[in-house]
Amino acid sequence: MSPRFLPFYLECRGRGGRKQKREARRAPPPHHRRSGRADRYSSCASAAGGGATHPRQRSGMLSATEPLFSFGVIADVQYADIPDGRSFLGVPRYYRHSLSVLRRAVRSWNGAGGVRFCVNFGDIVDGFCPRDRSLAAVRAVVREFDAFRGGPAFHMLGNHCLYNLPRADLVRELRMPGGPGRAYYDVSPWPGYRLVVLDAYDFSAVGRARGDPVAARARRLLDARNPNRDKNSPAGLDGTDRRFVMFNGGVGAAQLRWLDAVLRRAARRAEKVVLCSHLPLHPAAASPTGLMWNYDEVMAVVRRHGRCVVACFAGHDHKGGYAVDERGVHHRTLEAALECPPGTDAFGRVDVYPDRLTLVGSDRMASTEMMLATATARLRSSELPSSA
Ligand SMILES: Nc1ccn([C@@H]2O[C@H](COP(=O)(O)OP(=O)(O)OC[C@H](O)CO)[C@@H](O)[C@H]2O)c(=O)n1
Repeated sequence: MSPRFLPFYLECRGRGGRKQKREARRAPPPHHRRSGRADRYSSCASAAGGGATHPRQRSGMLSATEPLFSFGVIADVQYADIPDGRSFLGVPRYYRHSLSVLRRAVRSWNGAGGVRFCVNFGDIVDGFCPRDRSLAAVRAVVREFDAFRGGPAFHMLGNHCLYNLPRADLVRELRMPGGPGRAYYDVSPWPGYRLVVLDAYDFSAVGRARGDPVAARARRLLDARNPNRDKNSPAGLDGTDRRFVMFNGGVGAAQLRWLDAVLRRAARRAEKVVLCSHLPLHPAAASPTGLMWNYDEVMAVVRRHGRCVVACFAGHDHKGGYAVDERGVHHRTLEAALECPPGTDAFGRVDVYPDRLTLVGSDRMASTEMMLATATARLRSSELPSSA
């Protein structure tokens, strides 16, 4: 990253701050395939709370054919009680139907058995929702999640959430466990596993008053990196520089330090970490206009802690994507619920096995088999220099 980019972050660079050469595979690899519906497995009532074994796990034995536990995923619901419309680029958006997609997702997770929590990847309400109805829209979405019986729902902020609602109100309404006003947090939803949720708009011009010092720094960054008068436009920007648009954001210095500490602790405990962010963290897993501003700084922190991070999931780039980076970390950008024409779906269930994560997608969400590096490779990797 150029030195003029984010002096704000320099204190967090440390080792691993050098620019990395990436050789990621472009989606979709052979095992990334469209599949049948998520609920094709035999249905089984889900026990509320975190029992010790997965209902599909025979007699509590760890088996490569039986998941340890599962979690539900859905992205970019962008609900609004308004007529259907289109994105800036003309892609149809079904603002009311997206709530039905969420309802079917919850029904599917409840019916699948073993789904212990679910993750909502942000953009909960659309920016076109009238401001005075945005809180009601968020509450309507939360009500749908409340029907999930398997365990907690973990939410994150997207740009659309912040167009109409104050961050502090969103953190409260979405019951984020990081404390008042803080939209990043980590939880261990299953022994040996950790879910880390990032706030991708911590450093951003979105959702902050013009006079806010963070917004002022973000605007200076956009002025430096995006010559367009309309800072939402990536016109004229090339490659990953296209990410420098106003509807994106980044992880701030304090959050980077927090992430470093969380991953250090997770690596020490030999936990497997799933990293969740509204904005994608790998250029091969998303369009460049959807990437987090400082995805490389976040991934430098990830690399510092060996292979404790096994997968990064994101939303935002509605068509979805998938790549595996040079360290074997899976990057899966999830297809948007908002873009499902009536009667179609985009949600998934991630089955967690000792050796892999299997995303079982509903029709518009592709299924993805993500093999984890072996324990030996994980150990070796933690000995690699952070820039390897
Ligand atoms: N070229 C563009 C693109 C967008 N805008 C305006 O920016 C705002 C956000 O755009 P939107 O497409 O609604 O953002 P999403 O978060 O739903 O999707 C992100 C992309 O899929 C990332 O790849 C909105 O006001 C647009 O009109 C723009 O002005 N110029």
